Formats: sequence, structure tokens, C-alpha cells
Amino acid sequence: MTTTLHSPPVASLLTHLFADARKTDAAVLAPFSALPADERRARLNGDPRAFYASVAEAYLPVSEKLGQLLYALARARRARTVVEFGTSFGISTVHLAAALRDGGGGGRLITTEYEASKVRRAKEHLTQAGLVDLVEFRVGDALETLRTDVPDGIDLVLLDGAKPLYLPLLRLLEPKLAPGAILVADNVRMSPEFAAHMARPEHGYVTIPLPWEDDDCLFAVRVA
Ligand SMILES: C[S@@+](CC[C@H](N)C(=O)[O-])C[C@H]1O[C@@H](n2cnc3c(N)ncnc32)[C@H](O)[C@@H]1O
Repeated sequence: MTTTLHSPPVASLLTHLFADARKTDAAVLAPFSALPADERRARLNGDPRAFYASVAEAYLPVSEKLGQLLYALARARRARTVVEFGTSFGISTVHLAAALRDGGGGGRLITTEYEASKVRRAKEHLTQAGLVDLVEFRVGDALETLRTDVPDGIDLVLLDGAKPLYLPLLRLLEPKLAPGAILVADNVRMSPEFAAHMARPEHGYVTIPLPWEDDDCLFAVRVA
């Protein structure tokens, strides 16, 4: 049996998007990578809106391995309600929406992104993948776009936007999480407050770091 993720239109779209991301991001991020380390750190730790606007042409995608994991986790959870922070051009969104499709009962994936131009491209990619009907795109700052009209019983959350927002967003979404909900947070080393919060069992999560060679992720399950 072939999954939607591995079916020709989606698999070839993802192959193309990951290849384009490698090429595009190398070019877009070259001036940033050439900066002295302290300047790079200052920009990363500065105003996130300004940083992401300065690299708005970059995909900054999840890795191929993390994409596969997101699909597998959403399938294992039989997810119906998924929230994603950080749409970019929709690579992770395609993986998550494919899992909703293959879960059989449809579902709702709410994804949010600052940059309207990125959302337009993401919508095109989800349309090409035949998955756009499962996705609700919200343009703006996640702290505002996810403040209202988020359903109860969230099965899975992907945190992959501005790192200082991980903890405030967790607090915003926590009342809506289903028991046993899954959280995946990428680049957690850049969000030490969030990582410290999640590491304390009294906060209601069992967590496992996924320190892959090209990732720095936290996998967590809501157990409170
Ligand atoms: C690492 S990229 C997301 C990559 C995407 N998950 C993928 O796999 O293709 C992070 C994205 O989050 C967006 N972002 C960062 N902070 C945000 C915020 N506060 N609200 C909405 N979007 C934000 C950025 O513009 C950027 O496109």
C-alpha cells in the first residue's frame, strides 16, 4: 500500500522542494553565514520579525527525516487536529496534511506564518499535493493568529517558528491539547527557557530529545 506521502505527486513535489530549498537557502543565507559569529548571534537573538523578514526568500525547512517523523507521528496518533507554528513554503505542512489524509477521517491543520508571500507559495504547494482542503492558513504573528478559534483536542503541535515564542505559544495552546497530545519543537537549543520548562516532569510532559546530525528537536507527549 502506498501512502499519500510516497505517492507520485506528493513524493516528487517534496523531492523538488527539498532540492530547491538546499539551493535557495545556501544563496539566501550566504550573507548571513559570512557575518562574524557575534553578529550572527545578535541577529538570531534580536527582533525575530526583522530576522525572518531578512531571509523571507529562504525555506528553512524541517529535514527530510523530521518530515517523515512528523508524518509517522500524526499517523500513529490518528491525528485529526494539528497546529503548526511556522509554515514557510509548506514542506512540513505537506507531511502533516498527508498524514491527515491517510488517517482516513480528514481533519484540520491550522498553520501560521508571518509572511504573506510565503503563505501564497505554501498554498500553491499544498494545492499541487492535493491536500489544500485540509489546511487552514493564518497569516500574521502566531501569538495573535492562534489566540482565538483553535479547537479543543489538539492531537499534534509542531513548533518551528521564532524560538522565543515557543514557551508563550505552549501556554496559549496547552488548555486545548488532548490527553496524550504530541509536541515536536525544532531547534530547541535556541529556546533554552522552553527546553528547561519541558524537562521538568511536573509540567506534564514526557520528553525525548532528538539530537540528529542536522536537527535539534524535542519530541514530547502531554501526560498531565
Ligand atoms: C523554520 S521556518 C518553518 C519551516 C517549515 N516548518 C517547513 O518545514 O517548511 C520558520 C517560519 O516561521 C515564520 N515565523 C517566525 N516567527 C513567527 C511568528 N511569530 N508568527 C508567524 N510566523 C512566524 C518565519 O517567517 C518562517 O517562515
